Amino acid sequence: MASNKSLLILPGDGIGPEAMGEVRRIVNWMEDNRAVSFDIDEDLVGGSSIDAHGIPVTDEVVEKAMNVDAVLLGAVGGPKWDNLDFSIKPERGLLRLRKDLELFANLRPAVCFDALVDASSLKPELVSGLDIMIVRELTGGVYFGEPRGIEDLGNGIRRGVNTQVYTTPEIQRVARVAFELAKKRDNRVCSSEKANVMESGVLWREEVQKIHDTEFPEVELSHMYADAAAMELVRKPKQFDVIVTDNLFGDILSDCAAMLTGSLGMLPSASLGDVDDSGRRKALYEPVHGSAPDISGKNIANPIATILSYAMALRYSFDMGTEADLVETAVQKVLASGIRTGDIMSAGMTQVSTTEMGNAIIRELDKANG
Ligand SMILES: NC(=O)C1=CN([C@@H]2O[C@H](COP(=O)(O)OP(=O)(O)OC[C@H]3O[C@@H](n4cnc5c(N)ncnc54)[C@H](O)[C@@H]3O)[C@@H](O)[C@H]2O)C=CC1
Ligand SMILES: CC(C)CC(=O)C(=O)O
Ligand SMILES: [Mg+2]
Repeated sequence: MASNKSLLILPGDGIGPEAMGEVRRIVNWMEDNRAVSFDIDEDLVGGSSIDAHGIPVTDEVVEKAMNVDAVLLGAVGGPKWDNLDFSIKPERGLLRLRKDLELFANLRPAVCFDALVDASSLKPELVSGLDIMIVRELTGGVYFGEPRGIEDLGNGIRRGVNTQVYTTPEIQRVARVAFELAKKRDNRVCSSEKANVMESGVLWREEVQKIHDTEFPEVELSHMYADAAAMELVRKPKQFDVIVTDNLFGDILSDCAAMLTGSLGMLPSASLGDVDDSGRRKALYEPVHGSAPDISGKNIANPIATILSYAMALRYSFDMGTEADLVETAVQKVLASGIRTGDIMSAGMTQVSTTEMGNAIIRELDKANG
């Protein structure tokens, strides 16, 4: 069927291609059963691109990513490429995509499915009903700031340097995304930084407060130091609705939030740019987890984070809320039926492989579709 909706799939490394294989099957299911058709292209990123081209992402792939409606990415990295120069490590491929596409807002929803309350590392009453949205700034901060590098100071002494840097527009635009999201949720934003010790944190706090006071006074705003936020996430996570924070703290706080939901294998994400004049918004969808070299090649990884990232693409890039709901409900039903990959396994449940988890989700989609 002809379609003008385009999707670039970049499976990447390690468990990325394994989880993405299950997404491909759901994409095919959508085409066969819901007439949801995309022009799909697939290419290399990360270590797989280094092996083929010597660099973690080619200009051609960046160009393709710029011109599609959405990119779906698996994960990058692995021990094979760990000792390469920083400029060509697999992770640089992903960082370049985020930067060149200006995907400044990374939405990382941490939702605890009812069936997984017992899989969380916290007590059931602390995570039951948990629904947090972490909005992580994604194109600034210490992952991109200059100067950076490792210098030789002589006498066997070296110095490693990275620079945390934010401008006011960078803070303001991600703050707006957080406030807009909060308005559709529980109307609360907690902004997190280290304003007690970092000037960039002071600027962050002032600018978020300014955007609140001038544009979103109806949203409840609080500020919390990032170390305290990490502590509060494991002490009383349900106090949070939307958390907005910088690139580094968002990376750390979202891995922490992932465990509240049962596993890093459960958390999807959407990385969004600004809406352009034609109403289009560049977007990349990827799980929060990495390439998990310790379990890759064994068909045991949990594909749900990648599958839910595809559901986010349906919702945010293609305005297909009904289809996104179908996927999310299928995942919920599979979990409720006791089917588990190893990372979310608990007593009395049925442990399955990556492929079997995909099969189970497709069976639920079939049932829902009549
Ligand atoms: N967005 C990306 O592509 C990311 C890439 N990485 C890269 O991935 C590589 C490994 O990094 P790690 O720190 O080990 O983080 P990781 O997220 O790959 O793995 C951390 C732990 O969680 C488990 N895990 C992760 N995803 C899982 C899933 N879907 N199912 C079951 N278990 C899962 C792994 O087995 C491992 O024990 C590194 O090269 C790192 O730079 C790390 C984070 C994000
Ligand atoms: C570039 C990535 C490997 C950094 C990361 O851990 C993440 O974005 O979650
Ligand atoms: Mg991370």
